[in-house]
Amino acid sequence: MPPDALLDIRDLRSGYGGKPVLAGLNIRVRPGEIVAIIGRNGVGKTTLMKTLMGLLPTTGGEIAFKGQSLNPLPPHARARLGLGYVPQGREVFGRMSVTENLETGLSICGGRAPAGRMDEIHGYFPILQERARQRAGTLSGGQQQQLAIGRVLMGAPAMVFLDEPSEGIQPNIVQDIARLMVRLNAEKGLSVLFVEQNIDMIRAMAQRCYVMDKGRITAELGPDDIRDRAEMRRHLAV
Ligand SMILES: Nc1ncnc2c1ncn2[C@@H]1O[C@H](COP(=O)(O)OP(=O)(O)OP(=O)(O)O)[C@@H](O)[C@H]1O
Repeated sequence: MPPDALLDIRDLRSGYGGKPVLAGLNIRVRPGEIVAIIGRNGVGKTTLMKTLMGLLPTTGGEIAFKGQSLNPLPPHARARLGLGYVPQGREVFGRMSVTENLETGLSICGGRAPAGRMDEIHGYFPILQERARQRAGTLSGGQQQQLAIGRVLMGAPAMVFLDEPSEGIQPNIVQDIARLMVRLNAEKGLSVLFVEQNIDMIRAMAQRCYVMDKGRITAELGPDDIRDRAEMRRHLAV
């Protein structure tokens, strides 16, 4: 692995049963980077996230994180190494309170947060303190997304994977969440790999982008490309 890579994905393959989806994919994320994966529906973006977390088996290639191979590790061991995952649709526990949801994020540090962790999360997401006792299922989509992100941050990950964080969220809240991720990146050095189709969220968050098609990376975009709306639209409609 090159010395500057936090996450190094080489020739990654996976799929469902006998059906291949990821067809030899290469991605590299450096420490402190925010990188987007873009591409139209069905190209395998969610499959990539699940494979990175160990929720789907790898059928070929290598995933290395902090210089260590993740391939043999189950999901909880990957989380313990410092990976957080916010799935598409957020998957908060609807009948549990906001605080109880946050506490479930502690399981990777033995169920007990270092002093001040909850306060820190509340500092980034004041709504989670205001709604502490409310059932998570009654929150708006944007609030649930903040809760899902807050929950993974309880485990103090070095890197988070976000699967379509803008989905079903109104535009002003999308911008708030993007700004928060940029702040977490700047203040805590949090690295982020996120799947997204919302051009405004990509532009507000991503330092680099990979374009995905049919289970492969077909292009890599830098800051100038990301600022170019027409260029981004072209890639999002691949
Ligand atoms: N559980 C599953 N079993 C079998 N095939 C699946 C399963 N989940 C997804 N697929 C298939 O794998 C391919 C990639 O799906 P995936 O959800 O990874 O794409 P995506 O790029 O995330 O799309 P979207 O933007 O719609 O979420 C699709 O052809 C999809 O039908």
